[in-house]
Amino acid sequence: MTPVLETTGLGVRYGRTWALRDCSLAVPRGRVAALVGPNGAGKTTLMHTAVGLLKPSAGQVTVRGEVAFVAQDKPLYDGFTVAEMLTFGRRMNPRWDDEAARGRLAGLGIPLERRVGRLSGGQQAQVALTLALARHPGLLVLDEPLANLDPLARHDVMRAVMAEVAAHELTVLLSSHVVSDLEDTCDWLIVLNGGRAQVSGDIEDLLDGHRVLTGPAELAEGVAARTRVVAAGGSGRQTTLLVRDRPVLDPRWSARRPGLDELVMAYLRSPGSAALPGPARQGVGA
Ligand SMILES: Nc1ncnc2c1ncn2[C@@H]1O[C@H](COP(=O)(O)OP(=O)(O)OP(=O)(O)O)[C@@H](O)[C@H]1O
Repeated sequence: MTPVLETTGLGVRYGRTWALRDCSLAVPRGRVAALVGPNGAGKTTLMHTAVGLLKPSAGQVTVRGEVAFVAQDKPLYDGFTVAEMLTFGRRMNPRWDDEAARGRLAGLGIPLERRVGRLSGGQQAQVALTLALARHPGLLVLDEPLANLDPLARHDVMRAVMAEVAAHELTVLLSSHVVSDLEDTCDWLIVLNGGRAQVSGDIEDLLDGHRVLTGPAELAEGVAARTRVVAAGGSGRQTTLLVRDRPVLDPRWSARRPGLDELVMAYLRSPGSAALPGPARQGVGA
């Protein structure tokens, strides 16, 4: 399927610092993609480049359709009322869906006459999301939409995003540091590390395609010779390996499917490993 967001060999630099380098990834239509990675990995830079706020220094970024962006520091004007923000949105966007926006805000109990600066953090996040959704974008880009929100507000924001994905043909890219927030809602995973895409793929396929092996340390070398080890851990006589594929093993090993958090952590600990589509990129350095 044609991706809604695609980068090929994308490089972005600030002065002499490359924030993204040779970054290639794709998000297919209708997917909710989690963008994860450590501080400084290039997540915000990737999002800013996808929405046109930054220009590539190398390579390409392609977005098919309209894009709406909710920034980390929500660009809401504190002195404006919610109603004024709606008026502003309507004037600026020909595809604006005022009825849907007002319906959402009413459903959330957010008063239109309230100044934005007087709303709670969770309400401000919901207003920013409402303004983005009212434009009926093809791609919605959310930079840490759940930061600073309490668990209930986090749940509400994710539920709102999922409802929109179900109702319209929406593709979402959202960044977060909390992988457990993403487990129930995202179906695509992008791991950025040091400005490069380390993982890009369907979450179920990725989890199915990896195994956590536990077994005697002296057998670890033999496994490593036959399969691609992403990360190794454990202590003393027991070794734990996160491997790609589902190797046929000595019965002294136990094998299970990894959790999303485990998979992400294994790749982040092992920057030389990669799980990317395309034969040339599979298992780089693993
Ligand atoms: N305006 C800027 N000028 C110079 N360097 C920058 C600028 N913005 C970001 N960088 C650098 O680019 C790299 C990527 O930063 P970016 O903000 O994209 O990472 P991030 O993954 O979003 O991080 P975080 O999780 O901390 O928000 C970092 O090394 C950062 O120091």
